[in-house]
Amino acid sequence: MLRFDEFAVALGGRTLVRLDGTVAAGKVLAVMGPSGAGKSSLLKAVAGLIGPPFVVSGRVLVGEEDITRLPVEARGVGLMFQDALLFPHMSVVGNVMFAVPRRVARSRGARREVAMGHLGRVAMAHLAEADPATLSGGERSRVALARTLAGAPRVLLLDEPFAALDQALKARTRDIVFRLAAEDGLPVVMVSHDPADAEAARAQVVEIRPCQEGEGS
Ligand SMILES: Nc1ncnc2c1ncn2[C@@H]1O[C@H](COP(=O)(O)OP(=O)(O)OP(=O)(O)O)[C@@H](O)[C@H]1O
Repeated sequence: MLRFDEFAVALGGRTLVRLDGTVAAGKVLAVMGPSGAGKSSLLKAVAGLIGPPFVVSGRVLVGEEDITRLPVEARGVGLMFQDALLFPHMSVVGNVMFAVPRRVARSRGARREVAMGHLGRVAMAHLAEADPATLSGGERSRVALARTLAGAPRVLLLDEPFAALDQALKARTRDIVFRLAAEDGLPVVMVSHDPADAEAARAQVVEIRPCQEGEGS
């Protein structure tokens, strides 16, 4: 379970986002709101990827553990963006192997086996040796998902990961993402502009609105 306890992100003395509540294992919290409201900043704050000029307060807990001030690599947070950001100089399986933590598999052979398992889950094992540059958008997204899950996250954060895909591909890709997140018992926080994404995930929705000057703390 993921829990927000008066978790807030402020910029220039103004609160951009403030969040309280829980996201259960396998469930999705959809964060919606206008451009510039602070949705991406919220995800980055959970992942530990922002510093000044942003100020983070309150707590984020995964299970009973307060991760708010842990280093990025100790948080167990998997993050997926609109751009799959695959490493161009590695094969598909190389990209996924790179994410497998040493505590999960030490030898190269063992990491490859774990990576192939994740590629199988996203129906991409047959393209394990492919060059990422030759993949379609949907395939790239599935490899990005395999790579994220290979990192053995405890929480999944999605920053408009389906926005670049056409409607049919979008529906298929997001179904895989939500199914695997549920299988792995991962709480998901998803930033999206598309209400259909939230509907498909049967998500709890939180609307973020830009703070006015003088509002917040
Ligand atoms: N590095 C930075 N330094 C200062 N301000 C920033 C920085 N990055 C973002 N901002 C500002 O923080 C605010 C929130 O940005 P953020 O990207 O979180 O919004 P968003 O809701 O995700 O927008 P979008 O839907 O367009 O992606 C915006 O006003 C933006 O201009």
